[in-house]
Amino acid sequence: MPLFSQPLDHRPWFQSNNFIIYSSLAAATAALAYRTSQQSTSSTKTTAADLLNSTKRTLFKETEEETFKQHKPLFPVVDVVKKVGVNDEFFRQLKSIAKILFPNYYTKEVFLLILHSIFLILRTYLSVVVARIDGRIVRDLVSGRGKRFLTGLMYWFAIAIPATYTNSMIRYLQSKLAIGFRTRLTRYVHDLYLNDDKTFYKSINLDGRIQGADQFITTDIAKFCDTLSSLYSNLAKPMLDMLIFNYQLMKSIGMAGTIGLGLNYVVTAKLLRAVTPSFGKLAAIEAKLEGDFRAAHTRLITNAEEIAFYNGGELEHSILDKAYYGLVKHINSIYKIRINYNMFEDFLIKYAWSAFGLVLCAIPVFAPHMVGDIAGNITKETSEDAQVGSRTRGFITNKRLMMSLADAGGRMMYSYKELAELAGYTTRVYSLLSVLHSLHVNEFDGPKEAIPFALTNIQGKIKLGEDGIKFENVPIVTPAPGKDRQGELLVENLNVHIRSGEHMLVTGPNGVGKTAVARVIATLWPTFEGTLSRPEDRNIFYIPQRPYLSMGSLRDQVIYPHTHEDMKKAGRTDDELMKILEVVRLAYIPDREGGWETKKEWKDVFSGGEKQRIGMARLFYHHPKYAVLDECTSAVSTDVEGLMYAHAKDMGITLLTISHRPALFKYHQYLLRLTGDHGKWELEQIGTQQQQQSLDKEMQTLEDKLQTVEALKSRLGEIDGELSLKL
Ligand SMILES: Nc1ncnc2c1ncn2[C@@H]1O[C@H](COP(=O)(O)OP(=O)(O)OP(=O)(O)O)[C@@H](O)[C@H]1O
Repeated sequence: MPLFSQPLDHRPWFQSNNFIIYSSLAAATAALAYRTSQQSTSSTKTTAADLLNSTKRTLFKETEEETFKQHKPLFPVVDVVKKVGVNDEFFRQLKSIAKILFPNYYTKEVFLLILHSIFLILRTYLSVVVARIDGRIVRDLVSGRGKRFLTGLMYWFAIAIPATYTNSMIRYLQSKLAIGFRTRLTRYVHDLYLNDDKTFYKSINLDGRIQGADQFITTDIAKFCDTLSSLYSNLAKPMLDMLIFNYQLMKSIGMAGTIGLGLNYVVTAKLLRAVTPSFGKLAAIEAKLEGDFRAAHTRLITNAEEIAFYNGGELEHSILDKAYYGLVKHINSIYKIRINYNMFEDFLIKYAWSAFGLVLCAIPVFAPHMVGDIAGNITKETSEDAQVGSRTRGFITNKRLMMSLADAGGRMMYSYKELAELAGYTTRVYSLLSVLHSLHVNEFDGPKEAIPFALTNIQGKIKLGEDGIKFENVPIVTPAPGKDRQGELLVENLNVHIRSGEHMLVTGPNGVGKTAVARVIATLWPTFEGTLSRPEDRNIFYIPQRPYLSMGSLRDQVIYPHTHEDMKKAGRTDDELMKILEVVRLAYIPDREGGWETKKEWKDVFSGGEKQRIGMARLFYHHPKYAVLDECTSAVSTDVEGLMYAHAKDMGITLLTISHRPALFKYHQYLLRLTGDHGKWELEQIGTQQQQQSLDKEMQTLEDKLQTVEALKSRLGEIDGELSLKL
């Protein structure tokens, strides 16, 4: 007997098996929801910093290096843009990403997925029950059986409770799954992006394959996760629905009807596939344009003051407008493409399918010999009223099943569009992961042949742990990202040894490669040839040309990149910090700003000179063995600059200073002069005749300036005299 024509289970719903299933599911999901709410309430009581620390501990457990090694072969870099679409490459990429989303069977996401699937099955089952109750109610209404009609209504309301619970749980679990995926992916990407080998720097400066990593990490990953989890319910449920409803219908409309339905799906899928535009590629382009627009805004925020000084608002306005209109033009073209596609899709799924469905529903009525049981049921009824009632019930049940089927089929077909969009986001996420993986192991984009100074041909050696900085035949070369590019030689084979206590000054014209030397020491730029020996990271500290002020409190500015926690662990105190600020002549800052805990946008608070003094304060706080100071006191007055250099030397820090200021010569023993003449360089001991000449030259310049002051003073006196005469 077909399921939908069986008499209903007359036990109250709460005594049925459904109730037991529901109770356990409700308990499991309630536990899940309780845990989530507990987490969120406890977090509201803590401070943001506590939250940051606790998040680090719980959510952000670092990905093991071994995991990256295992995953590397899964993420070869491919020319993704050419291959966007629902194809083998898409499924391969999705499979690779799935290794990150589901690292093993015992994760929360697997549990969520199972729970989600159970609710999806339940919803399908409930739809069948609803179809049966609906059929019964209408039959009783048509036959005028009031008591049965009321009983039917009672069941209708009873089923509404689990049905609504199921629906809201499906939505809840779908969102939980999406955020779970996002957390896993974001954590993985952060671990790959911000690690000891500074992949974030490489991806921005040594590689051009990822443009605007921020957009990839903040938006594209989120869209990918949302689409993936919604696609699961949009595909899994209708597939299940179709299986169950087809089975139900087969019993009522017979084999011929079912074959007809099956053929209908195949034809529809083929037609839709043939007319579907490449939504994946369009979605990938849209994501890129969104990224460009966002990057233009970020640049404006970062450089607001400089732009305002230059009165550059108008130009920036046009740049932003251009980025926006580029995006909108693309989105509009997608909308236009969608008009025809949606018309075709709607015609096929809503109208053609409904007509076909009505024909199938008519089979048991007009051609009962083509179906088995249901026709038997109808003909066995004796009175005409009963026959009408039975037909009505059969029709309503079939129609509802057919409608659910059409809905399920429609959703599956609509999902194809979503699948195509998912292919676009998958491409973006995959390309981010594959490029980061390749940069993590220093595989750069570049020419295949072994061309000198190409990023694919790095031959130099780096020895860490030396007491000193030693260049042996190391050329300083600009990195040149790109398939057929090689770097430009700035400094020819450098042979220099800076021993502990032997301070060195690097000088030379603008753009000659002074900072480039610091970049090579810091391993930001590759050592293309020769050998570089240097201390471990913890023994060497860099202060760059542009001062960087981090997010956080005043204390965080001085101790960067330490956290307050690190500082306490190291047994350091605020009193010590105060003494450091006295050395750099910034002792007035904590009082003026309201204490160490004050949080501000510090880059807008400090003056240029103050920012640089904070940089020196960091050096004194960290007290490394070696320091590379890159024009980091250019905005500080010479007297305070001198004090800071003397203090650094007293602390036993060996200095490698990059500067144009002859006033700094006296704090160093060696002078490395980069001449800019085909990469030539000279090393000399400070105190030589040449250096003396350089100092004499500076003295001469100062004396010349002083003479101008005298002339200006006498002119001022003259003007004063003239003015007093007139008055
Ligand atoms: N990421 C990069 N990629 C390619 N070339 C670069 C990059 N960064 C800097 N350069 C180039 O390398 C050269 C050396 O730059 P560097 O910053 O070392 O100059 P510098 O000697 O410190 O100059 P200044 O005295 O003006 O600070 C310059 O011509 C610069 O344009």
